[in-house]
Amino acid sequence: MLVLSSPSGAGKTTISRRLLELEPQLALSVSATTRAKRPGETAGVDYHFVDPTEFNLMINRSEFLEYAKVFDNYYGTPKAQVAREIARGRDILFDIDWQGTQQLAHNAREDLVSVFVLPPSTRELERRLHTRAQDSAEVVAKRMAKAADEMSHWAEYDYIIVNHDIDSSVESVRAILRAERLRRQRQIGLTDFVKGLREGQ
Ligand SMILES: Nc1nc2c(ncn2[C@@H]2O[C@H](COP(=O)(O)OP(=O)(O)O)[C@@H](O)[C@H]2O)c(=O)[nH]1
Ligand SMILES: Nc1ncnc2c1ncn2[C@@H]1O[C@H](COP(=O)(O)OP(=O)(O)O)[C@@H](O)[C@H]1O
Repeated sequence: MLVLSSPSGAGKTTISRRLLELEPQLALSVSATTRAKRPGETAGVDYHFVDPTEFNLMINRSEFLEYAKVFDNYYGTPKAQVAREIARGRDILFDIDWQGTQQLAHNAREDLVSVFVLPPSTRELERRLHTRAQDSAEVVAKRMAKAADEMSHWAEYDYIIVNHDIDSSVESVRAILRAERLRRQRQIGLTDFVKGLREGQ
């Protein structure tokens, strides 16, 4: 389970989309949210857009692996898709905030790799939020005001990437993914493989 978090506008969605194109063994966990769809977003691909009543029903039916309130909306990770991807042997990418990351770490620390994406500067963060041009001035101001709060959680993450250049940030996440896949405990069947080698096979 690979988690990418960042203050809004630092670039995690852009990094995630590129990663998914380049890494066929990686699947995105599609969250449910009560926030409105942005231009360019597709329902069921970027998010499952649901109303607050439906979100509450999902909570009551225990359908979430984790959920949290971020800004003025609710966001949650549906369990079913994650279970399906794990059963297929794929890795899963989560674009979730620090609250969700803490909940996943609490339940499955060994299976979790977390990456926090920082902007190169506050000015650049604000510029990116404006150039994305998909939120109202009021929403941008709210997201800027929350950025310092969100960034205070950087030290809870395994890896930190300062997103200067998009290509090198994507390559950095790919390097993390590659190294983490090589970890001894993640290589299934290794004990038998080495046993065979020692027996001369
Ligand atoms: N805990 C949690 N956070 C989520 C989930 N989905 C999205 N988020 C976070 O909610 C925040 C707002 O997301 P969004 O409205 O798409 O704006 P963005 O940060 O500009 O991409 C981001 O920090 C996301 O990482 C989820 O399922 N659970
Ligand atoms: N390294 C980068 N350099 C310049 N612009 C970037 C970079 N990474 C992302 N952006 C731009 O910044 C804006 C916010 O990025 P986005 O991926 O939506 O952020 P987040 O998902 O963290 O809120 C988008 O317009 C995106 O194209």
